[in-house]
Amino acid sequence: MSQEPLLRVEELTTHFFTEEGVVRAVDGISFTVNEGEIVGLVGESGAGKSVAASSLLRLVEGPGEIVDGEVTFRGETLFGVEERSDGELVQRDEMLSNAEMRERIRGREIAIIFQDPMESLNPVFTVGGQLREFIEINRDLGADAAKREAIDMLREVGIPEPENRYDDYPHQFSGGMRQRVLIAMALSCEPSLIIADEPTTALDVTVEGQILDLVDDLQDKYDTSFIWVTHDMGVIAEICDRVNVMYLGEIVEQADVEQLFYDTKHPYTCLLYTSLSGLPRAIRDVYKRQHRGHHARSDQSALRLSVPHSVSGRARGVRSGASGRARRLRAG
Ligand SMILES: Nc1ncnc2c1ncn2[C@@H]1O[C@H](COP(=O)(O)OP(=O)(O)OP(=O)(O)O)[C@@H](O)[C@H]1O
Repeated sequence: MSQEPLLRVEELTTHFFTEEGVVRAVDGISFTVNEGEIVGLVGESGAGKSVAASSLLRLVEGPGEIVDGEVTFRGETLFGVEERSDGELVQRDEMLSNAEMRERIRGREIAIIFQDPMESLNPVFTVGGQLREFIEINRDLGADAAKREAIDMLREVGIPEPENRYDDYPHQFSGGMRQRVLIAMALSCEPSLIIADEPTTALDVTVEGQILDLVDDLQDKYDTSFIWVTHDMGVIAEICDRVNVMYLGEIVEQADVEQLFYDTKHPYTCLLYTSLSGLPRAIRDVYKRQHRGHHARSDQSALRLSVPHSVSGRARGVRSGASGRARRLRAG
C-alpha cells in the first residue's frame, strides 16, 4: 500500500522578472515530505532555498512570480497550473483561494519560521502577549485560555519561568530564546508541517545545538514534519531524515541523509563539504565527544562546514531569457 506524502512538490518554478532579465530563482524542483519526516533543503547562499520555501505557501512577492509547477498538501492543491489548448498556462480551478490559504493553511496547517526572529516578533509588544494573540486568532480560544496555552508553550520550548517571562519584550530575550518563542508560536496550532528557513544560522554553535536538540525532541513528541532550510551540512546531518541539495535554482541531488554522506553522487554536494576533510582530526574528535549521546548520528554531527566561496558568486548571477517552462503565468 503506497502512502501519499504529506506534501508533494512537482516542477515548482519561481522566477523574478527584473529589468536586467529573468532570475530563475527556483527552476523546476520536485520533492516530497512524508508525515513525521524532517526533510532538508541545503545549498549555498543564492541557491533558491528561501524562494522555494516561500513559494510553497504562495508568499512570493513581485517581481517574483510562481510560474509553473504543482504543490499539493494532504491532496489539496496549494498551487497548480495547466496548459490551455492555445498553449497558455493558467492556474487550476481546484487551487485554493488566497482566503483559504490565509485562513486554513498558513500558520494552522503549515507554519514557517524565519532566520531573524525580530522580523516575526513586534518589538513594542510583549512576547507573551504576541503569542497569546496568535493562539487566540488561530485556535479560536478566549483570552484567558490562550494565555494559559501561551505559557504552556513557552515552558514546552524551554523558556525558564515562563509565567515571569510572559510580560517581557523581545529585546529582553536572547537570540536563542527568541527563536524558541518562534518555535512555540509555530507549534501552538499543532501544524502538520513547519518550514524552518535557516532559523539557527544567526546563533552561535552551542545555542544552535540546543535548538536542534529541542526540535528533535518536539518532533518526536508532536510528530510534526519539517522542511529544514540551511546552508550547513552539519545541521542537515544532525536532524534531517532526507535531503535535497539545491544549486542555481535546481535540486541536483536527493537522498537519505546516511546515503548522502556516505555515497555522494553530485560534484556540487561534494563541494559543499570538501572543507570537512581538512579539519584536523583532533578537532573532529573533540566535536564528536561533545555530541556523543545527544544524537544517534553523532559521527555525522562532526561534519560542520563552510561553503566554498568560489561557487557563491556564480549562484547570484542573473540568467536572462525565459526557458520553455518559464513562460509567464497568465494573470488572474
Ligand atoms: N526580490 C528579488 N528580486 C530579484 N531577485 C531575487 C529576489 N529575491 C531573491 N532573488 C534571487 O533569487 C535567487 C534565490 O534567492 P534565495 O533567497 O532563495 O537564495 P537562498 O538559497 O535562500 O540564499 P540565502 O541563504 O542567502 O537566503 C537569488 O539569485 C536571488 O538573488
